[in-house]
Amino acid sequence: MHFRSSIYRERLHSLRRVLGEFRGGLWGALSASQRRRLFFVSGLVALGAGVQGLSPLALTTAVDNLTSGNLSFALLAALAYAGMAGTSRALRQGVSLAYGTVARGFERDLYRQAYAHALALPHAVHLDRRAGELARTVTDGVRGWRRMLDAAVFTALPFVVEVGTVCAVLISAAVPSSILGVLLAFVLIYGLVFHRGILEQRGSFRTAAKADAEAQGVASDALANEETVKLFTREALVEESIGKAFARGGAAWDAYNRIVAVNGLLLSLIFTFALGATLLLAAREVAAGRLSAGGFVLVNAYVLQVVGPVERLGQMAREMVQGLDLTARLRSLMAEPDEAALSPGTRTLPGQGPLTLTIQDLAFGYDPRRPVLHGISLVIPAGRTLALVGRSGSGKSTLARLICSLYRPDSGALQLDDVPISDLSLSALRSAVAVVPQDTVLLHDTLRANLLFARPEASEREMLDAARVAGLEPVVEVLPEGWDTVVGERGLRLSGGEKQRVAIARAVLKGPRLLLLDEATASLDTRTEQAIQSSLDDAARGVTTLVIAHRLSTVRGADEIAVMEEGRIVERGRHEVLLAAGGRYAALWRAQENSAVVGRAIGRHGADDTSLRTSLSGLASDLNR
Ligand SMILES: Nc1ncnc2c1ncn2[C@@H]1O[C@H](COP(=O)(O)OP(=O)(O)OP(=O)(O)O)[C@@H](O)[C@H]1O
Repeated sequence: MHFRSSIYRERLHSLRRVLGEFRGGLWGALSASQRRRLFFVSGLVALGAGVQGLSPLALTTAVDNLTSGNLSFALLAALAYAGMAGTSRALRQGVSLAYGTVARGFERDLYRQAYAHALALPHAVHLDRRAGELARTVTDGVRGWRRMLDAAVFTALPFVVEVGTVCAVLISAAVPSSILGVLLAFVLIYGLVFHRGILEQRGSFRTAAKADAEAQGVASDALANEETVKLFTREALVEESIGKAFARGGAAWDAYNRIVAVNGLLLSLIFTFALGATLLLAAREVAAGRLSAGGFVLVNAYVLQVVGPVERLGQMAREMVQGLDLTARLRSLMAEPDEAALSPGTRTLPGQGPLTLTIQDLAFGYDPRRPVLHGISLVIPAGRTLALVGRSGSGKSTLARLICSLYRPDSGALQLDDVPISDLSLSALRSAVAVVPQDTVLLHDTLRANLLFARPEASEREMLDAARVAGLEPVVEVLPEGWDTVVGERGLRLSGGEKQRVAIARAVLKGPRLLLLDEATASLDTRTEQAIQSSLDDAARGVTTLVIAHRLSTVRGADEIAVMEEGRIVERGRHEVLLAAGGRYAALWRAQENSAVVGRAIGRHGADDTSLRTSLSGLASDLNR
C-alpha cells in the first residue's frame, strides 16, 4: 500500500513538473495574440460541450410533449434538439480552423527554440550523437507537445463542462438514485479499467517507439554511408539489416496494438453492460410510473453521452502519456546546458588588428582516461605565423579546437592579447577567429550563399577578392550556373579541393584577427597548392596565423615551426635552424623530400631502375629512423 502510494506521489510529482514545464516552456513561448486566440478557442470548445450536454434535455421535452399530445411544442423542442446538436458540431469545426493557426504557430516556435538550443549545445554533444538523432528528438518532442496541447484543449476542457452539465441535468431532472448509482459505478469502473490499460500500453508504446527510432537510425546511417555501401557492394547486407530493424519495430507495434485492442474490447463489454443495466432500470421506473417516457430517453441519451467524455478522457490520458514519452528526450535535451552556460565569459576583445596568442602549460583529454595534450606552451606574436607539424594523431587539430573553445582545457591557459579565452564571450572569440578545417562541410545552398555565410554584409567586390585569393575563380567559371550553383548536401557536389577553396575564401572574407589553417591545402594538387599558397601567404600577412600542415614544404617560410609528438611540443624554431639541428623535424623533412623524389622518379617515363632503387632505399632508411 505504502509502495503504491509512493508510486502515485511520484507520478503526481512528475505530472506537476511537466505541467510546470508546459506552462513555462510552452505557454511562455506563445505570443500575446496566440494566447488570446487560444482562450477564444477554448471558450468555443467549452460552449460546444455545454450545448452538447444540454441537448438531451430538448429531446426529453420533445418526447414528453409527444406523449402528452402537445404536438406543436414537441416539434419546437425537436427542432431545438437538432439545432443544438448541429451547433455543437459546427462549433467544433469552426474551432478546428482557429485552433490550427494557433497550434501551427506554437509548433513553429517550439521548433525554432529546440533547434536553436540543439545548435548551441557543446560540440562534444553533437559528436556523441548519431546523425539524424537530434532532429528526430526535436520532431518527436514537438509532436508530443502538440498532442498534449490538442488533448488539453479538445478533451480536458469539454470533459469538465460536459460532465458538469450532465450531472446538473440528471440531478435536477430527479432521475432515480438507482440509475444514478449504476451510472456513477459505470464511470468509475470504466475509468479504472482504462487507467490500467493506459499503464499497460505505456511500456509497450515506449518499446515500439524505441524500436522505430533504432530502425530509423540504421536507415539513416546506411544513407550517410551511401558511397561506401556502393563501393563495397554491401547493398544486400545493408538492406537486410534495415529490414530486420524495421521488422523489430513492426513486431513491437503489433504487440502494442494487441494490448490496445484487448483493452478496447474490455471497455466495450463494460459499456454494453452499463447501457443494458441502466435501460433496464429506467424501463422498470417507467413501468412503475416513477419516470416519464422522456426520462427514459434522457437516461439513454446520457449513458451514450457520458461514455463519450469518459472515453475521450481516457484517450486524453493516453495522448498525454504518449505525448509525455515523446517529449521525454526533448525535455532532457532542453535541460542540457548549452555552450554559453558552460563558458560564462562575457568580455569582448578590445582594439582591432592581429592578436597575440599565448598558450601556457595546456593539458587536455577528450576522455579523462586518455590525455591528448600535455603541457603545451606557445606564443604567436601578433601578425606572425606559427606552423604546427607532426605525425597524424599527435594532437594538432585538438589544439586548434581548444583555441576556438569547442572544448575546454583540463588545465593551463589560453590568452588572446591580455584576455584569457575563458573570459571572452563565445561570439567575441569566434568572430575574431577564422578556421579552415580539415574537412569542409558546406551548406546545401549556392556557392554565393556559402561564401557570404562568413560575412553576409560583404560586397560583391570583397567576395570576388576572397575568391581570387582562394583560387576559387577558375572553379566558378566552369560551373554552368556560376555563383548560383547549389553545392549539394554538405557540399558533396564539389571535389575535396574545390570545397577546401570555398573554405579558404570564407576565412579570407571574414577578415579574422587570428587565422587557423588546419591542413587547409591538403586536398589540393601540388600545382594548385603552390598557387594558392602564395595567395594565402599574402592573405595571412599581418594576420596572426596558426598553420597545421603535413606537407612541410608549405610551411618552410613560417616565422616559427613547432613539432608535436604524442601531445607534446618536442622541437621549435625556424626551418633552417630545425634542419641544421638534425632532430625530428629534419627527419620528417628528409622523409618527405625522398618521397617527392620517389614520386618524381616513378612518374618519369623511362626512369632507370637504379635511380628508383636509390630513392626508395633512402626513403626507407629515413622512415625507419
Ligand atoms: N572527438 C574526439 N573524441 C575522442 N578522441 C578524439 C576526438 N578527436 C580526436 N581524438 C583523438 O585525439 C588524438 C589527437 O587527434 P587530433 O585530431 O588532434 O590529431 P592531429 O594531430 O590533428 O591528427 P591529423 O594530423 O591526422 O589530423 C587522436 O588520437 C584522436 O584519436
